[in-house]
Amino acid sequence: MPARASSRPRANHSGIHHLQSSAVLRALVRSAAIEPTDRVYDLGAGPGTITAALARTGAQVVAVERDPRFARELRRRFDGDARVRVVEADLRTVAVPRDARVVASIPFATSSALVARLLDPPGRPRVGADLIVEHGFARRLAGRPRSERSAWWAARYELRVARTVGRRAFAPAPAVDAALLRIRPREPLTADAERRLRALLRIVYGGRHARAGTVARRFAGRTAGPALLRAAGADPAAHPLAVAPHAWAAVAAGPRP
Ligand SMILES: C[S@@+](CC[C@H](N)C(=O)[O-])C[C@H]1O[C@@H](n2cnc3c(N)ncnc32)[C@H](O)[C@@H]1O
Repeated sequence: MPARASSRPRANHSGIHHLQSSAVLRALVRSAAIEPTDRVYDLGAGPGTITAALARTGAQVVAVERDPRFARELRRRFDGDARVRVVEADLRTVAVPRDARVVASIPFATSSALVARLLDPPGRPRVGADLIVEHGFARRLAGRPRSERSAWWAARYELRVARTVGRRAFAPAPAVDAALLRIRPREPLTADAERRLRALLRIVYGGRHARAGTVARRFAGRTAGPALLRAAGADPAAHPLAVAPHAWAAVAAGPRP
């Protein structure tokens, strides 16, 4: 949406790029598949373009915005709309319940902090998030993890680039393209399995073993370890770093009863 209110913060280096493409907005809301019973967080809501589209689904929407001028504009725009609550807060610290959806076009500079906040906590995974983020960031996250931490995220969540969002979808256009990053929970693990997964990933990313099967045997037994890897589509002879994190989650979970 192009800037209109004179009190609105101007484009600057803090990453204020408003989504102006209605096709991308529709794709974002469709990807999220919001139900009227959902509670949805729009983080970095700006003038409320995404908030309004989410509210039209009938869901309860929490619009989080740190800038007081945008927060004021949001309160004005959604005054009397019982579906929308405006929270003036920092998206890096505001509480986002696990059973709430997150659907947002976020400032690129906050991407790492936000994703870490959403995906780090152990226990029941959150219900899902659909985020417009910098394209390179989305690709790195959806690709093969390069660290123990990103492997932990990928083991517990499906991370997928749903579509590229060209820079011209925003006003003003950012320097680089963006992407719609789709985050969905995988099957939850027990607390014990999560602890094993943490220990297992520490070993994998510590780089001490040359074969995945060696690590799997250590955690799930001589026969079951490699069998669990194979059942998850991984080769026990492969290098441990070549094994997809969800296959390590299967090893940590152990044989199904
Ligand atoms: C990239 S713009 C997107 C605005 C809106 N989502 C849209 O697509 O039109 C980012 C918005 O996040 C806000 N913002 C920046 N840093 C923030 C933070 N740490 N917490 C909450 N909001 C923030 C900015 O004020 C701006 O309104």
